[in-house]
Amino acid sequence: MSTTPPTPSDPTTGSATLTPARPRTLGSRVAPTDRPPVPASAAWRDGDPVGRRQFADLGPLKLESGGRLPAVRLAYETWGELNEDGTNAVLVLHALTGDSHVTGEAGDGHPTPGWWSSMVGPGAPIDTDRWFVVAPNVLGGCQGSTGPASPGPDGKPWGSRFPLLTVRDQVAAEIRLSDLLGIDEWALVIGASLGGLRVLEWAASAPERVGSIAAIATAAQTSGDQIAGFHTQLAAIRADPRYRDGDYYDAAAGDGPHVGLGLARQIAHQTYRSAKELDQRFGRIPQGGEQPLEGGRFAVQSYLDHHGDKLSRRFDANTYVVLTRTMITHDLGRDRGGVSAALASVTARALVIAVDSDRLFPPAQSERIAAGIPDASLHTIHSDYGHDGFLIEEDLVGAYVQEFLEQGARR
Ligand SMILES: CC(=O)SCCNC(=O)CCNC(=O)[C@H](O)C(C)(C)COP(=O)(O)OP(=O)(O)OC[C@H]1O[C@@H](n2cnc3c(N)ncnc32)[C@H](O)[C@@H]1OP(=O)(O)O
Ligand SMILES: N[C@@H](CCO)C(=O)O
Repeated sequence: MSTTPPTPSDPTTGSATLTPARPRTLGSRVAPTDRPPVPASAAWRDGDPVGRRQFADLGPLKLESGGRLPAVRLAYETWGELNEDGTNAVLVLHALTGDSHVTGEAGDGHPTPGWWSSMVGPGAPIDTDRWFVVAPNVLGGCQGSTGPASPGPDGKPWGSRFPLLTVRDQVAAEIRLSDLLGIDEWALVIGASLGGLRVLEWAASAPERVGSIAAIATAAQTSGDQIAGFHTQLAAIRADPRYRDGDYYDAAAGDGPHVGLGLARQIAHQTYRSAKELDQRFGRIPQGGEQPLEGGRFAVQSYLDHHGDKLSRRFDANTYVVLTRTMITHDLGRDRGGVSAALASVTARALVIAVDSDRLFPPAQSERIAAGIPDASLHTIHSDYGHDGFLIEEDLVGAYVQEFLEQGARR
């Protein structure tokens, strides 16, 4: 175990301070947007904001719950070139509200930044001059993959009829995508949070197809505390009368369940950041000119309002529910003799990364993963940003990933 990154950007500590990753607007009021709240119709189903997604039609899929999806499609993006012997493929798996757009690098005239832009690209820790990188939108998602907003067998959106998915189903679809792309073995499968759940599931479901894994801020089995937090988020969405039990796609624009989804995001976002950060960054500062004693908000309230509102404009509530339920049911040990046996069966070389201030996926869960996988190394990053550290501390995460990839190449 180490707490010092191999190629630290901060050679003195290798740790983050509360210096913002990007300019903050602490204390400022957010300008109202002219975009309406998430439309009830599924705008997220169509179009391609970055103009470079590809789509794989993977046929029917039998689900772990006993259900069946008659037609599965995954949206995905790729960067770099697959080498002749197919040994340089890296699979990047996004978290709950991410998508296939990991990085803007593509040389395709669409330099839209992605959610892990400093991690993936030419010269980046996952160097696309060397590695062929594939990133699918998860099954159940709302960014081009089959999900509850997709047409069901009768051509109407699935809505409430969408079957229960598990992380295992999501990985089964990703295995099909690998078949289609002609990738027999991934040099690396990497992801954080919900992406990390799938990383572990990949290593247990298809060990012969995974050379190494990087599981970041994640767990082999979600805990009672996590299930409780996820439950309240689902309750917030379901309590929104505009959710209509999941059948809201025909409602007029602006009449979708944006209030419930925004509230779920607020509950979640508090778990994505540390108490220390929220206290030091916002403390008891009032928002702009608002007076809390006159019913106004503190800045931290405004901050959560903003994140809730922002997600509700870009994400589908049903997908949020479907994916959250996959986290609730996640158990690597199910039907495998328990978590310890499942972890012991992993043959991939494993890099496990925790964030020390993560209150959603606490470091103890990473320690359990690393202790259980035969060939694993654990690194705990010091960051005050909490769970979102995996997104914000790209230098620290990237240094470990780069070193891990180089070690593998030297073997
Ligand atoms: C793999 C994946 O997970 S992909 C999904 C990742 N993306 C997301 O989760 C989207 C939500 N965004 C985030 O969670 C974060 O922005 C991160 C993790 C991506 C980056 O974190 P940071 O750079 O620390 O951003 P931070 O948490 O400060 O949020 C910044 C936003 O809060 C707003 N904000 C800050 N203070 C306030 C305030 N007092 N009142 C209202 N809004 C505020 C900023 O204006 C900024 O708005 P913008 O994002 O619309 O430009
Ligand atoms: N901000 C991340 C946190 C969940 O891991 C997301 O929304 O996907």
